[in-house]
Amino acid sequence: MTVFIASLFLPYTIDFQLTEPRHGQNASVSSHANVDGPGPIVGRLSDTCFQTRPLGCLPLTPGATTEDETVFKGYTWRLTDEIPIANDRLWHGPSEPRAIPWGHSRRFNQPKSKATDPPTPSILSSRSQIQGSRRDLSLDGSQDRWGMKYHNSTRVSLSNADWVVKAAEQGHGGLQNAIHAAEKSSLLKDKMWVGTLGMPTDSLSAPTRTDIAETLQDMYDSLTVFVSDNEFEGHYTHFCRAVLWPALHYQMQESPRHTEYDDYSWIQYLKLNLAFAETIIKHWKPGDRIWVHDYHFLLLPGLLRQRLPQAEIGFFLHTPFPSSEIFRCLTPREELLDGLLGADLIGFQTEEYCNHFLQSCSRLLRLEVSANKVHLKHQYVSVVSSPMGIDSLSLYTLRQSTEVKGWIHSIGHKYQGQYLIVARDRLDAPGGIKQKLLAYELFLETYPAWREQVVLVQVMSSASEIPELETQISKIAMRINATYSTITHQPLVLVQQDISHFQFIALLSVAHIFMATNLREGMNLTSHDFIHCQDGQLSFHRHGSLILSEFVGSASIFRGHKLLVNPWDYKQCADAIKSALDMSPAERKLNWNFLLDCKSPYTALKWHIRLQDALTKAHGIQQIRQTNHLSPVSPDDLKNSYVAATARIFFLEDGAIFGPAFGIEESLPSNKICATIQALINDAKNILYIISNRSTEQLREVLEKLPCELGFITENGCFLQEPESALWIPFVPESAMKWRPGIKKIMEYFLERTEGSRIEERRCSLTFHYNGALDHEVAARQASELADQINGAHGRADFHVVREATSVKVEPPHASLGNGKAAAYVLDHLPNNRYPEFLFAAGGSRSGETLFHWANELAVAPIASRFDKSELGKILHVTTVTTSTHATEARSVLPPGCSLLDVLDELASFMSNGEETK
Ligand SMILES: O=P(O)(O)OC[C@H]1O[C@H](O[C@H]2O[C@H](CO)[C@@H](O)[C@H](O)[C@H]2O)[C@H](O)[C@@H](O)[C@@H]1O
Repeated sequence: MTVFIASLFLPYTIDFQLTEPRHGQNASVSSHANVDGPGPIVGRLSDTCFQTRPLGCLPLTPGATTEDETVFKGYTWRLTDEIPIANDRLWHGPSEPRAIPWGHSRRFNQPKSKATDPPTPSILSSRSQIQGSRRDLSLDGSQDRWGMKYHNSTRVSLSNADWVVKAAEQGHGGLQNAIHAAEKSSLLKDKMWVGTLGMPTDSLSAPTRTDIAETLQDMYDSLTVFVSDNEFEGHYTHFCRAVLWPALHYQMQESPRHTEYDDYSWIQYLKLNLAFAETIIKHWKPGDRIWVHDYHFLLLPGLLRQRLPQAEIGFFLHTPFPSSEIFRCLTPREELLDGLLGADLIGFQTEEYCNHFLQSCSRLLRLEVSANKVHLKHQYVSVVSSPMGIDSLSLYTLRQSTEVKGWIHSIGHKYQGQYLIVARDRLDAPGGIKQKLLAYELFLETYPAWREQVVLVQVMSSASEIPELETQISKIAMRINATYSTITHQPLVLVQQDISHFQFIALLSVAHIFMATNLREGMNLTSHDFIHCQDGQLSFHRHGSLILSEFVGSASIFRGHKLLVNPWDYKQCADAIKSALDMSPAERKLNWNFLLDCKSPYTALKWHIRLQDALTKAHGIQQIRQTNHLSPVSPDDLKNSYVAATARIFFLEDGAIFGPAFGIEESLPSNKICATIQALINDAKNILYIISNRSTEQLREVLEKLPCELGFITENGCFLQEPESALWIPFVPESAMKWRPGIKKIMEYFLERTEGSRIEERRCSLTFHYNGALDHEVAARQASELADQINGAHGRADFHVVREATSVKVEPPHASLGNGKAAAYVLDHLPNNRYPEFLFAAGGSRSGETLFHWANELAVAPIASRFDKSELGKILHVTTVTTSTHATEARSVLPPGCSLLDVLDELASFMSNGEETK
């Protein structure tokens, strides 16, 4: 079985050998590249389409006053700083962030992008304008928009260039570490990365592309997806980074490039997703598994599902999934959700993101959702929270390297006697650098005694152009250094370029405080790296403090941590710095141990294992649950186990046995049904429960005709009435219904404004029905608005909203409800000598699913501990049968041409001694 791992950037890229060969280069593969051979178009491109790797120093911090910061070196400073290719056991790449502007590598010789500016909106433009908008990335002919310098002398001919495969600068470090950890542990044997090269490829000739693709496929388990530079820029720069990324991080904004109506970037997003789908479909074989990673591919699961209906598809979102209030602002919101729902399993970093996603499906697609699934017409999509972690073993090995030790020595030496606060973030709004600097400024202002003892080293990497933010940050940095520097001390070092992984790990090792105060972030694995780097094994300093934003995924792992902060609350952040500095070694050690304990269940490997298992289960269930895959109940098997059993129990859903109209339109059970039920009950070995969504009162009215030896479970498992008892046992305490008055008010508001609607009140639920509405369309819109308001209501965790065709129902959350729970109680309270060997559960409504789930589990672990030893070993024959066609956990359907009544009638005809009564 091959596991395809779709991630926008492959872990590998290509470095063209256009300059003198570099010493120490760990070239794994070298090939004679056939780049843009002679020809009319190629000739035009040949001297402008490559830029060579520039070498540069880091720009100094605005307002820098000391030489201290020159200890940091840019990413390209030393060749030994290069990230090695993950082909040995010692590999550990940067967890994050790796924000490198696409097409602007600082270390590799790669083609320049040939992408044109976004096409001018077609409604306003002519073709000539579009042609005229071709962008020249070299702004003044010698400098691009990221300030990368290249001179005419470095523009080289593209023919005869060799290339080598290198570890990529971009991409998912955390994911790559996890995959590597799984391979090391032999948990992943046959994988195939699917991704782009992370560089513009328009300039490459077809033979060069083929060469590269073949090399990567044969030697690096990688399928290369080639898309045009325009498509890539549209997808990544203009849609992913400018629209999706901000929205997912609660920064809903208009793309700066979308100054007029145009959906070109959305089209490019779709095209790139299609290109990935095509590549995977071409290589997929039955039994293979597909994992799709991150927000770059929200459409990919759906595109794959259309063509590979039986494929095992998992999706993991590494970023946050925002509140549905934010998500609903995205224009293609339905398409994005639909695309995701092509997966069998969707994984998120935290429970909160799962809930936001489920709410979005409920509100925007009007789908029924439950705690961990979305119900589609013929299937379920499972939703799990599985926090990502790091591979601490390879991090440990990396920390032993001479490079890291060397950097620990130089940085430690430079900052000796000072307290080092370290931070590394993307230079974008969610990164929160601006807010952090303001908090730091407030700290210096409020606590003067610390001014000359503390240095904040803020590393910032940038993948996109955000000049206003950059200017603001520079201004604040300048102000801090101008106000608080002395001749010998500079309180802020702004490293305005990413530094090598070795340097950064060294920084984490010598830091006293690590500040991860992002405004939003999917997880933040750097804080996990920091905890390990503070074990004191390599530097004298240990048990440093972590100041962590409450808005990053990691905060859900470190719940209860003393230094969780709201990054917008500058005073709280300033005080957190002070508290961290004031802490005694014993306190710091206590906190550090707490953090280490909290994170130990969340390693890269465990993340991998959890998701693999969850996908196996979700896909397996998916296959079983599709009713067209279910086999009909075998009358012979059923009869044999029925006859052999000394005690039997039946759970029958009212709609399945009495018909869907039962209890609604005065439709009472027919005499035939009553006779069959009576016949079953007459057999002393049988116990029967009727399960209903209706209220106890409604049932009482219509069931007068039925024998009193029946038991009842009503209101979706809220109440139980044992046979021959008048008592109703409640399963949901009054205290769990506190939401009721508030929700009722909201419903009444909509009732007044929706003609023909009504509210149905039951003990455990409130339902707003609009099947009788005069204007159905208006009523449906009102119902959506109602569901929105209820979902946004206070105490959301206390109730569950179910959207159905013409109703909105609010009930206690599924965890505290369900027919399965009541049925389990029944079984647990049976007299010892009646433990059943035959259990028959039949139903067709969604709420019947918890009963099937419970009964199927029982078939695996049948005997509860409270039963006599003599009961142990009895085989429980469980039959779960559905009468509907929706996706189900039932294991069988009715035999063709048979109704449930026919099946029960047949059983009732056997007397306890196994003889037929008729
Ligand atoms: O910048 P992109 O290429 O668009 O990719 C986004 C980031 O992806 C990775 O970070 C995400 O996954 C991490 C691990 O699950 C998670 O901790 C983080 O919060 C997510 O944003 C990658 O590590 C970053 O370098 C990328 O920028």
